[in-house]
Amino acid sequence: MKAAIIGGTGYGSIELVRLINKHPYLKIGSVVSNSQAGESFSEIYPHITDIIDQPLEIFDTESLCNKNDVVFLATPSGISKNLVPQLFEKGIMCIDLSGDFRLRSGKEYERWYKHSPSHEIFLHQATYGLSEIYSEEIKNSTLIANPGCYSTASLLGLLPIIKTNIVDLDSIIIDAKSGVSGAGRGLSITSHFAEINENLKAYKLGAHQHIPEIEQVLQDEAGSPITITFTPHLVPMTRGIMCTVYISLKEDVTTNEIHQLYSEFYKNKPFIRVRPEGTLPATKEVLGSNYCDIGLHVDPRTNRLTIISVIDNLVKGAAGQAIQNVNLMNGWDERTGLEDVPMYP
Ligand SMILES: NC(=O)C1=CN([C@@H]2O[C@H](COP(=O)(O)OP(=O)(O)OC[C@H]3O[C@@H](n4cnc5c(N)ncnc54)[C@H](OP(=O)(O)O)[C@@H]3O)[C@@H](O)[C@H]2O)C=CC1
Ligand SMILES: CC(=O)N[C@@H](CCC(=O)OP(=O)(O)O)C(=O)O
Repeated sequence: MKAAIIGGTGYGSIELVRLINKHPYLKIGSVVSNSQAGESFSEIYPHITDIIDQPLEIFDTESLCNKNDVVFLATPSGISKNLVPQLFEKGIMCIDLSGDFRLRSGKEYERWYKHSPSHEIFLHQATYGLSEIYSEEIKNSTLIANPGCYSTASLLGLLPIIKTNIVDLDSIIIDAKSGVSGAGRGLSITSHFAEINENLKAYKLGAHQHIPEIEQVLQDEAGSPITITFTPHLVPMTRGIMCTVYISLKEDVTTNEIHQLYSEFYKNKPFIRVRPEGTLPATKEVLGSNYCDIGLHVDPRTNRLTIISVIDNLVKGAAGQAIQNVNLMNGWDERTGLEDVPMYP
């Protein structure tokens, strides 16, 4: 099966290339670039020399759909909402890595992303691609809204406990940290070496675009309105996300009981590793892999549960989960092409 990538020179794209290159059923058909069409991909990214030597292409719906079976849109928000309708009409599978189709409400999209929304038909056609939770819906979909990176780590950490009645749903606080590749390849003052090296910054307090995405899924799963406190931070590392989630318990439960609940919830989910009681995951332990590792701790003094959830933002947080979704859409084993051991140290 041939795959096209749009947003060719970005970090999401180059991670898709790495993963597709070793996937047994996928081959790279086209890599589309808005800014560098006609140029050699391996001249822009010399690490793929002699591996992928093809020119970057201009966007052309007709030729893209003739040559490919699936398209990954790895463009900034506000772009894919204009491209998906033309691609969808041709019957090609679309996986959007941006936020354009994640929120069901166009009004909410406009409020948080500051762009006009996609047509409602497409917002309703899109399936939210959190692979572990919505695998059945994903199998029957041809348009996937791949989740945001912070949303993936936060939701995988929270969903098992949200479905019980032992937590105070008004008490959720997510303290999130991301490596700089989460901001993409574009140059900016915030990701400038001298600004981020040996520094730690919080940003977008109460205004981050993943807040409505996380709340939408939590509400769907809990069946009642939920508002969260979410604080993202930029940390001086290249890859990795850690979400430290705090939630108050309404009953006396032990770490051991919570651990059993999570282990049961994720027992058939190969990419979720619930860490043994007493151990906590670190970002380096999932580096380059599609794993989400989860550590759990109940503090009996405060009766609060702390959940530590880590992913590689470019793999489980973007390209890896996108491929996991294509595997599901095609009836392949969801692990296909994604069984890398994390890179350590
Ligand atoms: N980085 C991450 O960890 C994650 C990213 N995402 C999302 O995935 C998407 C891609 O992210 P990422 O690869 O990191 O971002 P980058 O900024 O690295 O790459 C995006 C690419 O899109 C293309 N592009 C930029 N502006 C336009 C435009 N106006 N019109 C058309 N194409 C444009 C450019 O490639 P070219 O000029 O070659 O076309 C650019 O390199 C984003 O929506 C991001 O929010 C989601 C989860 C995690
Ligand atoms: C470190 C960093 O800047 N991260 C990005 C997350 C990128 C992402 O997933 O955002 P989308 O919702 O647009 O897909 C941010 O906080 O905006």
